[in-house]
Amino acid sequence: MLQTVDVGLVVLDRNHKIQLWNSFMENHSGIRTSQAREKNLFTQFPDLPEAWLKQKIESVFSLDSRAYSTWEQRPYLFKFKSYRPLTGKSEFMYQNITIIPLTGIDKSVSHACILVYDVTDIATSKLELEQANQELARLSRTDRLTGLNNRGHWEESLTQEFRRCKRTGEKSSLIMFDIDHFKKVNDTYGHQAGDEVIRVVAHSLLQMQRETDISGRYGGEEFGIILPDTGSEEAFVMAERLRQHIEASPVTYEDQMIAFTISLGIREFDSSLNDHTQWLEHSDQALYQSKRGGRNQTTIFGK
Ligand SMILES: Nc1nc2c(ncn2[C@@H]2O[C@H](COP(=O)(O)OP(=O)(O)OP(=O)(O)O)[C@@H](O)[C@H]2O)c(=O)[nH]1
Repeated sequence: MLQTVDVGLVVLDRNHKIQLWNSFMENHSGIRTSQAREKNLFTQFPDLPEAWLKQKIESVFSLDSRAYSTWEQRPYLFKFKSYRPLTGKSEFMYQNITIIPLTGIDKSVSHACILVYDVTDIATSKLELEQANQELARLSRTDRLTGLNNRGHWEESLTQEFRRCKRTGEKSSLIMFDIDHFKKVNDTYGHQAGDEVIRVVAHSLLQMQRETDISGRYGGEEFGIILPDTGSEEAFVMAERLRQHIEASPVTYEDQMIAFTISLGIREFDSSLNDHTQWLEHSDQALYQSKRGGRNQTTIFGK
């Protein structure tokens, strides 16, 4: 039974010499029982984590109690290939390990038995599930059309930035901007063309922002950029660079050139702001001042 069970069994004596090596171990390692018997485990398998395993085995001998290791702590002990015909998603066999004490007639621990469980199926499905969950979480934060942060997630970042600035008193600016006469773009070139314009704006934004800036699609054709450690004058430079770039880069959609502009508003954080909503409102007010002033321009709140 020990030979045929679908679990690896390795019995070691006090000196780590192999006393039992079952067929599971034979099949997966390619080392026959006759080759393994009486050999030192660590000589036979130089890749084993020797210090770690010796400590585990020692605790089994000295405490007369079991020791465990799960695939999450250490994916495998023996590097065996995975032969899972169905999943085939892992190159190696994930293993859970249990080491149990074996007592002799005098009741003292004479041997330690390493049990090797193949948990490749469980491990790969759990890892796949985690990946799927991560992907879902990413999707729930992302705007479908542009790949930018969506409004919910972006506003959460703005709330956090507001709290951070309140606490530390550090500089930070918020830019809100909106595509000018966007309704006309849709009416003249169609909704698909409008979507393409929104995508191109998002792309330009991602190219021009700093790595630490956080941009999001706030509404249909309205966007927001959080610029940590940035005062309003520096934010103005960034805003103008973006505005000029967009003005100079018409979008080509189905052989039609669509020229368009954006209007921007900036509000630098200051401690008189009550909450992130007021920060947003002030940026919006600056943005609408840009609209009233003739569009295709940037306004700093209060200037
Ligand atoms: N193609 C497309 N259009 C959108 C999307 N979201 C909102 N819109 C359109 O954007 C337009 C916004 O128009 P308005 O808010 O009147 O503003 P505007 O025409 O840009 O004019 P100003 O902002 O005053 O310069 C509306 O026609 C919306 O239907 C979208 O995801 N795709």
